[in-house]
Amino acid sequence: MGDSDVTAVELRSVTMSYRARDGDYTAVSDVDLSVERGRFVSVVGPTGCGKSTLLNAVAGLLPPSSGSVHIDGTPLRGLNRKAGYLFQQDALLPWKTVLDNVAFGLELRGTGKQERTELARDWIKRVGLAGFENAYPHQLSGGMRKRTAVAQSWIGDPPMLLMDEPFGALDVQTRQVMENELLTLWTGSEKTVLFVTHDLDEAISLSDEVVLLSAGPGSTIVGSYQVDLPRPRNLLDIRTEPAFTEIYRAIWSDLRNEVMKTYERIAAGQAG
Ligand SMILES: Nc1ncnc2c1ncn2[C@@H]1O[C@H](COP(=O)(O)OP(=O)(O)OP(=O)(O)O)[C@@H](O)[C@H]1O
Repeated sequence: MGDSDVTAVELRSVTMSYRARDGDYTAVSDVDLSVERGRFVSVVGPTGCGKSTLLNAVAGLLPPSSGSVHIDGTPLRGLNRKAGYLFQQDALLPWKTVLDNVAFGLELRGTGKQERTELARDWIKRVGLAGFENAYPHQLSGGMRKRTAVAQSWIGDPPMLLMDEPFGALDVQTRQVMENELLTLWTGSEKTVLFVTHDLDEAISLSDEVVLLSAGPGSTIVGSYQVDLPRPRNLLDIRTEPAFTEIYRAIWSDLRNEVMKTYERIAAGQAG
């Protein structure tokens, strides 16, 4: 098998700059990253280092200033249509019910009403919202909104999922329940996941691999760590296991350096 048979996402020397009033700001610089199909990979790094910027490059929302993004071996031009998205802010339409929100992506694609309604009902059940099909987003708790958003992003069966701090706004317990459910959905799905978080606990618990971005500006990848904790994982207990603590310590000693650099730059008024 050639590389393009197994590499779902490849970044080659990707640099991303923003136009700012006082000149260009290079958020990430010369990033090489390769994510094999079916892997769960998290990107961590200090605040403002460029995690979302990198994810936006993979989503095709922002073209690289230099370098290239390849999806399944093909250079990405425009939006990445192989990806589903889950962001911190959900994109539920307030005037549509849970059922219609979940079915909306299929509606845009032209799937017939009966088929999309059946699929949406099935997904609503899978994310634990049976009985709430006719509720509107404002009638839901934060966790329930997130479940709706999960159903929305999975219903189209995308081969890859791009997630940017998807559970960041939830309380700790709801968050752990949602993380567990995400892993249950992902297990056996063969989907590639690229997951951005500032939370190292969350990154390790979920992932096969954690990638560390350095402090900005001009962030680049300074470490890549395999997480070979056995699966299936029970996230409610995993954080107290010695193997988890060992991986956590190894990554944190490197992440800590980058966090300290960010603090120093913020204190010096150069970033933040
Ligand atoms: N549209 C923009 N114009 C100018 N600068 C931007 C723009 N978007 C992001 N930046 C800058 O690029 C850097 C990287 O931002 P990005 O949001 O990718 O970081 P992040 O690691 O996701 O941050 P956080 O962890 O705080 O969410 C930051 O310094 C940010 O201020």
